Amino acid sequence: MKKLLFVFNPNSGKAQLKNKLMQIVQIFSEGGYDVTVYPTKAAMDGYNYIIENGLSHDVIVCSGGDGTLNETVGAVLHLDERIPIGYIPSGTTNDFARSLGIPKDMIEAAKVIVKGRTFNCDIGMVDGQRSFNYVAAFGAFTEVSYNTPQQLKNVLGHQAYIIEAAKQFMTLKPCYVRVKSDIKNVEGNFVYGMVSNTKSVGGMKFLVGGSTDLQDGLFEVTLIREIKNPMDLQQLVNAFMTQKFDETDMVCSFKTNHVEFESPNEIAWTLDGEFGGSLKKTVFDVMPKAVDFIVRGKKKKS
Ligand SMILES: Nc1ncnc2c1ncn2[C@@H]1O[C@H](COP(=O)(O)OP(=O)(O)OP(=O)(O)O)[C@@H](O)[C@H]1O
Repeated sequence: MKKLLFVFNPNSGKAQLKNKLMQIVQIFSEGGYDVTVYPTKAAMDGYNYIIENGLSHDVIVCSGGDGTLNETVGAVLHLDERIPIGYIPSGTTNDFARSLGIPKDMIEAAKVIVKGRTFNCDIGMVDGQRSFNYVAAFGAFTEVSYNTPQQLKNVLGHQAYIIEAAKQFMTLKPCYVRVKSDIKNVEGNFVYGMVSNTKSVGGMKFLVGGSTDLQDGLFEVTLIREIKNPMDLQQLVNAFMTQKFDETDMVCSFKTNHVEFESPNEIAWTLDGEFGGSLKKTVFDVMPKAVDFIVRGKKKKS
């Protein structure tokens, strides 16, 4: 019988998984899997459990927010087998699940794991040590700042929502950063910077300029310069609205598979939304098609 390991964070999001757990396990069982269920007890518990017990499973499924998915991918990368990863999102924003086309509905997401196909996805690596699935960012852009404009979106409409979000960048403290890559070298005071492989961040699609291909071996680098006056803010809003990042000095955006950030002061990074350490120098590399996520679509006949 095929073996499925199901690791979940019982505290993630609004803890809705509890009401659906039985049904999800049943879907896996009816899909022909022998299921092992492991609720995580603390940060890194899921990571350690998968490292110790993940081998020889046909599928490793996790449920939780971006942090739980980050731990799961990090652990699977350390296993000697390439085991497909299923994901049932239960966090607050679930940007990456949306980028992968994984359903928001937990039951539907479980069905995808049983019936879906694998998708070879690029994964980011920080200083050759820690992986991230879809975004490494600096600039104290907290969940509150992410979510406030998100809630306002429906009330205000797209344009006003972008203006609100752009205003949030004015509240951030700029830091001086030197950014080096094969494609571009830039330096200056930036309020926000990110290395990403996603179609949205914090629910915001406009933050990621241009098209994103999750398996092209390249991540998007997006840097937002310090906003010194209302004209700068206007330029930033225009860039977000038109998505023409090339036409403004306020945003610097390019694709690369390797980029280095250096600053005289420590930069606090978040990796997939969780604190990732404060560093003066950070190197990001893309690991092309490093993991297999199970996504919507028909399985190939073997
Ligand atoms: N039982 C637990 N108690 C406390 N923390 C946990 C537990 N299980 C996992 N964690 C840690 O909590 C962090 C956040 O969890 P997770 O990303 O699953 O949910 P979330 O914060 O609700 O989601 P999101 O950030 O997408 O809103 C993870 O990095 C994980 O290591």
